[in-house]
Amino acid sequence: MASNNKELVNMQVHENDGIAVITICNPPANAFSLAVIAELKDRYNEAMERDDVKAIVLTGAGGKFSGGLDINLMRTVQKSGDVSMIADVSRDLVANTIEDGKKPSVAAIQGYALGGGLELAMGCSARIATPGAQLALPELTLGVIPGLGGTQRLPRLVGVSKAVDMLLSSALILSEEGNNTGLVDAIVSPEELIEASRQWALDIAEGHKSRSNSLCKVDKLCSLDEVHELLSTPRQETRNIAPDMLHIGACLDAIEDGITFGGYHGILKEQELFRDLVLSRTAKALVHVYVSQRAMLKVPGVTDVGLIPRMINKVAVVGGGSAGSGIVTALIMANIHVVLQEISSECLLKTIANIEENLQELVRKGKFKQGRVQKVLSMLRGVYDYSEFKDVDMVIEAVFEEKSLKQSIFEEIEKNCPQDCILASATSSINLNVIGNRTSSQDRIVGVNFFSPAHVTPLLEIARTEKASSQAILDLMTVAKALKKVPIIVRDSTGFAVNRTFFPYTQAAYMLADLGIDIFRIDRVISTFGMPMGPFQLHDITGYGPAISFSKEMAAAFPERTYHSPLLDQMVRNGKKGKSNGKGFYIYEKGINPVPDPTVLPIIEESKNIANIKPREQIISLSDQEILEMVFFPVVNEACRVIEEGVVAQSSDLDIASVLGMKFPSHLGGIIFWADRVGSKYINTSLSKWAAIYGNFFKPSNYLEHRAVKGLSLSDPGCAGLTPEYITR
Ligand SMILES: C[C@H](O)CC(=O)SCCNC(=O)CCNC(=O)[C@H](O)C(C)(C)COP(=O)(O)OP(=O)(O)OC[C@H]1O[C@@H](n2cnc3c(N)ncnc32)[C@H](O)[C@@H]1OP(=O)(O)O
Repeated sequence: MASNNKELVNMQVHENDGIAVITICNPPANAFSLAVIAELKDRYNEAMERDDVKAIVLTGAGGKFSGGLDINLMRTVQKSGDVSMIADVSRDLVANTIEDGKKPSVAAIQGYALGGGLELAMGCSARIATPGAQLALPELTLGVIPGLGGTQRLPRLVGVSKAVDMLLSSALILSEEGNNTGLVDAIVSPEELIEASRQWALDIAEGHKSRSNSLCKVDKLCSLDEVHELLSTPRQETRNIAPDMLHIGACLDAIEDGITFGGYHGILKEQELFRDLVLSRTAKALVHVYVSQRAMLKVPGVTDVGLIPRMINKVAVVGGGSAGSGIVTALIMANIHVVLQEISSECLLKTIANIEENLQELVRKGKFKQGRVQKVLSMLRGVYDYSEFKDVDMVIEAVFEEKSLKQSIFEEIEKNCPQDCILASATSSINLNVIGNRTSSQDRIVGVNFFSPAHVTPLLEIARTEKASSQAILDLMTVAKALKKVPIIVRDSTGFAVNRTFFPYTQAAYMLADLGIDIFRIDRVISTFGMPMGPFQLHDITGYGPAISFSKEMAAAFPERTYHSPLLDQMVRNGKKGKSNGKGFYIYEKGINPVPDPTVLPIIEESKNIANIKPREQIISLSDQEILEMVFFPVVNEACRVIEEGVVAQSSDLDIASVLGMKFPSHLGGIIFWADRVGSKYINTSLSKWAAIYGNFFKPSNYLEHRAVKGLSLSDPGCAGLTPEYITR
């Protein structure tokens, strides 16, 4: 066996069968950097030229095929604006060298083949995979389209309908499904993978199997009329739902173009569209979201000190209610045993009914299998005392926000749980040191903030005090992973990071209502911007009670900048509680979109009169843009304080938290990324102007003002944290 070892792409030529095995060795994901692409090209050229090579097997080292084009390379391209470095890989490497080269290639896939990784595999004459290997073209989640031929070869291998489905959803499929749909030619065990792929490659080279060229396949393509028909619905939906998401339309255009004018034409069209899209604002924002999300998983002193996470198999939850039932639903769905403590059988039955309803709703939406409902419910046990807490790995206290109640619960759980059990509170505002002050377990007391609905929202905020151990934080991060949630680690402080950053969001909306701006217009402006709903509808859904108590806590902590509108109190006084009692700002009926409820107009009028904040004799007239800015700039301002006080480790944590926890539009990159695009100077000037008219609620923070004056971005990591220069001013 002759071998040619290179650092990133390795080639071994097997003398007995003349098969060259080319292996990408670029851990952790075998992503394609420029160097990998260059070495791949070199190895291929060498294999094509060598007389002792009949065919090629392409594979990846470390049990993974490839995660695709290196996303850091995309970032480099975006920063430099120079797309030329990746411009011709599709035509040159995938089409001309691998697919049309004089010797056939077979892809041996293990682990995952994603994005460019799968595209490279589709350029091969056959794909052999191990059971459960993951296959996807997730490029749309990064604001681009596949750029190595994916829009052309996938429809030809699996059919247009399935390809559109896979591309638009970015969903991964397993190799078994790939085998049924035509994407994978055979499934073999990991031990047999290379051997079987070599045999397949040899069979093609010796004419025992036909050499297939994906780009030339037409048997799975439908007629042009059918293609138009198939693409018209997603095209229309894209226009209506996501006008800024040009990449979605571009993906459909590339597919259609290739079917109309042929695969080779399609490759060039795709390449051209990819080049433009990779530099688009949306791609920059979405790549930032990917990179920042990965960065959040690296916590200095926690994930880099060799600690081993403990398995959390059994969790006790104290208190049901809407938060507790969501938390229990999330835990049992992750196959974690739960002991749920309630104060009465009536409460317990109600909570269990809520949990069942949570699961059934997921079943109705096709996100959970009916067959699993009873199984996961059997992991839940209801209790009325602490007797079954003796072997739990973690307790989550989720009772209402009352300091002394929480303190006595922590006293009890310390007595009744194992000594290494994590003691977590789902408080939204009470200081963790205060909650735990009757215990001597400060090192294992942490805060956990699940975002409503807890079993759906993909963010888990973990708050640590200075005394919390790294092990406890690591264990909770592991729980987050089991729950399929992204953890954000924050410093314990009132409202933690996310609720605190967003508390001005609803307050600003209520202030605008008290100034006479139509609340339904405010909601419309905010949802047109990309939030799933406006602040008033949000309160209808989450309920007025939690909103009123949270606002009191924030007012107590930050009295100088809290706006207290009388509106929610007035709503409650008039018998309205939001969606829960069918009396909110909107009328909710099954199957139709909520419609504004005209009966709230007199209540809004009352609130305006009580608030009395409208400058005398003035009719306030605001453009939609001004409404948007008056709602979001105060959020940016509070985010600046959260960064300045070190509540989050880096500003991009708030980007991810805003996207995953508050559903801030991901294509805008998160709250700080968006603010930097708007510009610190403009935000500071606007807030100063409003502060002069409407008061301290809008007063710019030191951090914002400083950066505006210096012309700095809000996200510049070099300047994060307290800066003596302006603190001491
Ligand atoms: C031209 C083309 O059409 C364009 C493209 O190919 S764009 C790229 C498309 N590919 C993707 O979007 C895949 C992105 N990766 C992922 O979603 C996830 O990393 C994953 C699903 C592969 C698995 O994650 P995980 O289970 O943690 O896997 P693991 O095998 O341990 O490796 C993960 C590491 O590889 C990195 N990685 C994976 N794919 C990568 C890629 N394409 N570029 C850069 N880094 C990548 C991850 O960021 C992570 O590193 P980190 O921990 O430092 O952040």
